[in-house]
Amino acid sequence: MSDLVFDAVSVRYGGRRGLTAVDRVGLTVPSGQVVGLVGESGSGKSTLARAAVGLSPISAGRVLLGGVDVRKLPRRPPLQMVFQDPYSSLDPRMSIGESITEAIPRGVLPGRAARRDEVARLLELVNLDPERSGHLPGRLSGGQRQRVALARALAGRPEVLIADEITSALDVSVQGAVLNLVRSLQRRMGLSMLFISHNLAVIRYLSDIVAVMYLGRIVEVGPAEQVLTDPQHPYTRDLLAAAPSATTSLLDIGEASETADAEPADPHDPPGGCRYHTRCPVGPLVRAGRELCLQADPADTVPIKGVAHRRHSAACHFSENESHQLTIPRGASAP
Ligand SMILES: Nc1ncnc2c1ncn2[C@@H]1O[C@H](COP(=O)(O)OP(=O)(O)OP(=O)(O)O)[C@@H](O)[C@H]1O
Repeated sequence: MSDLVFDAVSVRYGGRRGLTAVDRVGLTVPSGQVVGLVGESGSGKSTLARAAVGLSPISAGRVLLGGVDVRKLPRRPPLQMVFQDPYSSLDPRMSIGESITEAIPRGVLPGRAARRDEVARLLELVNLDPERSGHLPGRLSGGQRQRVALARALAGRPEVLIADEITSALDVSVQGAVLNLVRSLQRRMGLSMLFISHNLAVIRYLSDIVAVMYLGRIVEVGPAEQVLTDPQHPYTRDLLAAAPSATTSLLDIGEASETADAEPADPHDPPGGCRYHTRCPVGPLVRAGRELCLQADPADTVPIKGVAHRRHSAACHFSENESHQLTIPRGASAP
C-alpha cells in the first residue's frame, strides 16, 4: 500500500473562457487513511479527484501512487472512482452481475465460474443479495445502485478509492447506511480514500484528514478533528459557521449550506494575492496586513505537501498555524 500524492497539480480547461480549475495543488492521501475534501461548488474538488484517475487533464505537476506517476501505471489501475449519480453510472441494459463482471480486470479470473463467484463475493461485500445479480439496475433503488457502483469499483481490487459526493443524490434515509458501508469497507480493506462531500458532518464522520479547497487551491489541511473544531483559515471558519451542526452531530445528513453572504469570486479571473481576500473578514481589519493579502498568495508558501499533511496548516497570512504546526503521529486517526 502506498501514499497517493498530488504534487503541484494544475488542471487548466481550455476554450474561449478557459480557467485554471486546480492550481498547483499539493495534497497527500496517506496509505490506509481517508482524506475528506471540502469546499464550495466550483472550487475544483471534482477536477482534482478526476485528475487522479485520468478524467481531467493534468496541465502541470504529477499525481503519484507509491512514487509512480499514475499516467504510467499498468492497465489494471489501483485507483477507482465512484461518482455522485448512481443512475447514470450503470448501463441500464446490463444486469448488475454483467456490470460487475465487466469491471473485473481482464485475465485476473479466467473462467466463468470463477467470475460468477467473484460477482457473488462482491455483492455480499456491499450487502446485496447475490441472487439479484440477474436484475437490471432499473429494479434497484438509488442506494442499491450506489452499492453496485461500489462493488464495480472494488472489482479492480484498488488501493485507493475516490468518492465524489457519493451520497448526495440519495434519499436522506439511505445515506447513513451507504456511509456506514463505505467506512466499514475502507477499514476492513485498508483502502486509502479521497472523499469529497459538501456535507461537513459526513466529512467529519469519515475522515482522518480534512483538506479545504477554495478557488482551485488548498487553503487548509490537517487532522480532521483539529480542522473542524479549531479552523485556522477564515474560509474554513465561514464554511463551518454556515453548517454549525457539523461540529455537534456526526450523522446530521442534511445538506450543509455554503459560505455566507458574499459572492464567490470569478474562477475565470481569480483575485491576485490571497484568493479569499475579496470575501475575507480578517485581512481588511488588519491595516498593515491588507497589502500583504493583496500581494502574496499564502497558498504558495504554506507547506501543504507530503508529510506536512499530518500537521495542521492554513494558507492565511494571519493564521496562527501558518508556521505553528501541530504534529500527529503517522497512522493516527481523528478521535
Ligand atoms: N470539463 C470542464 N470544462 C470547463 N470547465 C470546467 C469543466 N469541469 C469543471 N469546470 C469548471 O472548473 C471549476 C471547478 O469545477 P469542479 O466541478 O471541479 O468544482 P467542484 O468543487 O467539484 O464543484 P461541485 O461541488 O459543484 O462539484 C468550475 O469553475 C467549473 O465550472
